[in-house]
Amino acid sequence: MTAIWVDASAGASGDMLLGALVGAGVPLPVLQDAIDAVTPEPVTLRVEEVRRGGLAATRVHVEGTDSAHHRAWRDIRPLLAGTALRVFERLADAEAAVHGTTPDEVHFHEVGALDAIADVVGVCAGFAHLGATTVTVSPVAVGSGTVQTAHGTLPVPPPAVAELLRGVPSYAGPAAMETCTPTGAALLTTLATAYGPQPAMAVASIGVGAGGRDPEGHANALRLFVGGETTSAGVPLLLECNVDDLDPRVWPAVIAALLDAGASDAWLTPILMKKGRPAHTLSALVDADRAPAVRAAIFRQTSTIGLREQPLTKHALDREMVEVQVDGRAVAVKLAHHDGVVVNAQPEYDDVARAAADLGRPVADVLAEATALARKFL
Ligand SMILES: O=C([S-])c1cc(C(=O)S)c[n+]([C@@H]2O[C@H](COP(=O)(O)O)[C@@H](O)[C@H]2O)c1
Ligand code: NI
Repeated sequence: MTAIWVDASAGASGDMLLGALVGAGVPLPVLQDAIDAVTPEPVTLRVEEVRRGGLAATRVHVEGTDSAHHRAWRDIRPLLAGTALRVFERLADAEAAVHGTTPDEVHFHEVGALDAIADVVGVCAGFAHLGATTVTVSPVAVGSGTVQTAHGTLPVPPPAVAELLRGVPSYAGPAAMETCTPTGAALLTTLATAYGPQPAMAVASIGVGAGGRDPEGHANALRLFVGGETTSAGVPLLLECNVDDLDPRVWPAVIAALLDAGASDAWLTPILMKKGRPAHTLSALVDADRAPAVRAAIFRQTSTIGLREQPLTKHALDREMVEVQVDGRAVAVKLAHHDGVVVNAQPEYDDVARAAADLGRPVADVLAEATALARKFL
């Protein structure tokens, strides 16, 4: 299972994506053959190793003469199929929306040029070659300021980009220039299966695709991480919600239900919520593979209608179970090792309580005796 993560923190364009694909190991003929199959006039890809903001990057030049720079969507549509067609459909829909017309009436300017068509077809062929099952795209940096186009001066993000990135995490930056083009936005939003930071994956290759300009202050390059999907099982998560309207007598049952569902710990913290309401934060620690069951238990057992989650880094000491005898009753003791040294020795409370009941002795006495015996392991 191949996973791709696109780092669009310096923006995205068709040629940046082409460069990143080549840099990540996609053979140039894969891209060139796909382009040759659709472009009405010859278009040649040329690869150059360049630097962007001090980073080594792959620049793909799309070269050829374009006798019909401005094309209508109805002229481009018959050339395309599959994912490339979907990318251009998104471009046509976005153009139609921002210019107040219909996709059929859309007349592309720069994005209808042969190099834009080649970008779209080449990038789609490259992604198909990698055969990724997931394509996660980072929040997209769109730049800021203005840009000169065939439409005249446009604000950044240009209207087509803003339209294409509706519902997608994006932000101004990293420089006062257009960093995400309509072609880049249409490609990212068609290919993405998810948006966010790099998912858990074993990265095998990284492609750094150069943009045309090399501005001061940031590396104008898009990074493509290609690797094997790894499961997130074992990643500890903290699940939390604030609740102000649950009968407090129910909380012990809630905590028990979360532990039953696989939480490694669950607890309540009293808080003062909005409107001065006394309430509780319910917290649960859980490994990612058990999280669906614990989430379900929270929603089933409490009145919350949402919860928040964060991945955690846990430092767990090695544990070992030993046994001590209190008046002939076995009490388990948990030893914790740090760097090979026992740093903690705790009798298991349930065993202590059972032994105390069996012996007819106060729990505190049995606990003190078991603790004294346990301390001999330190
Ligand atoms: O070609 C068209 S119709 C076009 C529309 C828009 C709008 O935002 S509307 C913007 N542009 C500009 O063209 C260049 C090239 O874009 P590519 O996607 O082909 O790289 C870019 O500066 C766009 O902002 C073109
Ligand atoms: Ni336009």
